[in-house]
Amino acid sequence: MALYYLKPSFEYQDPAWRTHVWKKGRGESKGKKPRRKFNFKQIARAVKFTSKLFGRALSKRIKATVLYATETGKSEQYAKQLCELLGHAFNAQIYCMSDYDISSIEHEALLIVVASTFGNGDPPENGELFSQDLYAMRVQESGEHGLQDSSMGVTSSKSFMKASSRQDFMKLPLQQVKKIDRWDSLRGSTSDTFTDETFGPLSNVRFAVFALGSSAYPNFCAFGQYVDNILGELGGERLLKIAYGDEMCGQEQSFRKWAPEVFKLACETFCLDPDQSLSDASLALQNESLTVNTVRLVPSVSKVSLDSALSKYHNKKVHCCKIKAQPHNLTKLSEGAKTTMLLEICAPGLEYEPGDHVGIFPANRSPLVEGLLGRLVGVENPDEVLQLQLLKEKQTSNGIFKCWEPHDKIPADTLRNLLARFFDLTTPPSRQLLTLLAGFCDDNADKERLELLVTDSSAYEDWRHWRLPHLLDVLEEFPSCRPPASLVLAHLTPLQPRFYSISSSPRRVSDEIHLTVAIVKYRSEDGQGDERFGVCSNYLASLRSNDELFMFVRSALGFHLPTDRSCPVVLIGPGTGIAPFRSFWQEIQVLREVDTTMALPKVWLFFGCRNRDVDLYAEEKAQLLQDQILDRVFLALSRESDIPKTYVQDLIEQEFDSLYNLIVLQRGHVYVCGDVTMAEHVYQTIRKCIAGKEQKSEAEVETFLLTLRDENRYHEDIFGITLRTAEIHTKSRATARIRMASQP
Ligand SMILES: Cc1cc2nc3c(=O)[nH]c(=O)nc-3n(C[C@H](O)[C@H](O)[C@H](O)COP(=O)(O)O)c2cc1C
Repeated sequence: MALYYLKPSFEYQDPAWRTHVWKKGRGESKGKKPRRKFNFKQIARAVKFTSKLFGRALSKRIKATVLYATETGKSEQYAKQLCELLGHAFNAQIYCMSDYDISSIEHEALLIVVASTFGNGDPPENGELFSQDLYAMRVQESGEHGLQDSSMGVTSSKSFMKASSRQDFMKLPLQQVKKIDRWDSLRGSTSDTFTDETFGPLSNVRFAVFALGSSAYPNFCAFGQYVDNILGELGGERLLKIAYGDEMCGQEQSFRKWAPEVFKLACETFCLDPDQSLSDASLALQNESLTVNTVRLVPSVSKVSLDSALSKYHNKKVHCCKIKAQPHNLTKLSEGAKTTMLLEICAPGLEYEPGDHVGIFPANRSPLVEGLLGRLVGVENPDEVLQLQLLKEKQTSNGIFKCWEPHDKIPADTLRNLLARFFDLTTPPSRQLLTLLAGFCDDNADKERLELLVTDSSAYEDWRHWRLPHLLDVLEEFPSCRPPASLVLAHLTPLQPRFYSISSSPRRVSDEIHLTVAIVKYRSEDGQGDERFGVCSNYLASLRSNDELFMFVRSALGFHLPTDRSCPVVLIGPGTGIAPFRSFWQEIQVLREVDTTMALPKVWLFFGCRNRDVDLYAEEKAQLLQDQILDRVFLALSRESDIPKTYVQDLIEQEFDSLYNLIVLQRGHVYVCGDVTMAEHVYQTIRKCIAGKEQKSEAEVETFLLTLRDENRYHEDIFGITLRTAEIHTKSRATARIRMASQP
């Protein structure tokens, strides 16, 4: 029997053949009008008509576009939640910036952007193109309308972003931050350059931006800030002032506060009533649909290879390579105490250029995985292949139906492999995950303490930053908590690839990739607590000859050697910042071997480390000096007992007369690789030295350095700041807290 509903309906209804109670004497007309009978054609026509009406009703909804750019997945996660929320009143669509057609932007009604910042104030890779497109629109607009520009004559989106972020308000003391009220900032840039009356190509677009970043970095949320500014300058109407999600303090909390606000304002602006059911928008952001009744793990037979599973999970082509030999100790420290190693990987067929990166898919440490297997319930055999399934509501023109569907990304695999390879088990659990855990505590005291962490954001942040607890730690801290494996998996975030600069040239070591890896170990609680292990570096350290390694190459276009081989090159990279420079000098060695008459570039290398025991590639560098591949090598030692503390920027200052000649007069290239704090010190030192040398104002030198970036002569490759960097961490936490507290 076919069952048709002749009107659009959102109600869930049991199938009629199960619940319908037939009236007695059915079929007897008892003098009433005979019931109308429909033939199949009529019913089919009615169904078609109804679904058309339904489709039209949806299409009449105002379109809302959510754009995200992400490197490690957080922005994507937030953008998806936002899209779901907006879907209660709008025709909401979500795009990664790299998939978005910029020519549609003028036709948007509501545009919401969620984007993080990477490198040293740069967009994530998948936001790069959008950033350039927006900048091109801006240049065209300022050309057409003769708008006055404060960006100091810079000519690329990259330097424009740097210019605005260097002047941005995060640098001002908090009291001086101009509070932007919705009504005085509806249109235009938040800087003073453009007036509020600017009407541009986006004058029909309402927008809002949520910028993710970390206040441990000097260019805090620079990309989100840049997008917000340009959308305003192009005439877009700001629904709400830009919101910041600071990884150092309350990122998730800020998002949960901001998203319902944006939703409410958007509904008001477009005179819409959100769904009746959505009385509290913030509820829609809870992962409430994930419960023991809607998530399950079931046996499966369809296991695929790990490289295919990782490729699907991360939306990237992942290659399976092999380790050539056990990692070499690059220091003079004993094998057990070694801190940095050289890893040689057989990678036939993987193409790359010196300066490029590889993304490595690590595995979680086995004590962590085994510990969790002992604590999660609901799975008897951790080596049985299982599939995570979700009970989904399907909206069809016939109403809503529920059915179990495999998770769209998480592959079928054993629980042991899923925990080891696919989930981030070491980042301190989010408050959402703690909410879940609180529901599975047998002991009330455990439950109450967990609930306190969930509800009191400063207690949570203090606990998270002090203890740096991973998931197993939390379960050990709350011993009565025994959550089901299925639900925990559904809440965990993906284990992301870790990026390393390649330390070899493909022309020197064909079919191989070499990496210089620092082994990360640190202790929580200001160095007094439990030992913590960096996921990827310790995994790499444990690999032996012939072991498999899953990876992909990421091009670093902005960090390649100059095409003009005669340009001088200044390399600045303390610690593992030296990694890409080994690929450069190998490349120059090959050039020399191929053509002995070829004029090679002057190469100066500034390296820094604590003491001579950890002077990486010391012998190799000495040989390169002898062979005149490197012209000068400088060593800055910061903890050697017989000499004063010296950092690379100190040596740059000492040598600046000659460096000025290389960089400015001979139009050389500067390459800086390492952590962001060092990169900032180097930048400021060069700026100060040029100002002194040329007697120029700060603004003029800033313009000169931005021009160096535009000409692709100042290159940076920046590592992330991790929670282990205690000093940065404590300082940034303090500022982040003040900023949080000062927000309304
Ligand atoms: C290598 C690296 C560089 C970063 N650079 C910046 C930066 O310049 N400014 C900033 O505010 N945040 C910076 N961050 C922090 C990220 O923006 C932050 O972790 C964010 O939550 C990531 O969001 P996503 O997962 O959507 O990419 C950096 C993080 C890493 C790992």
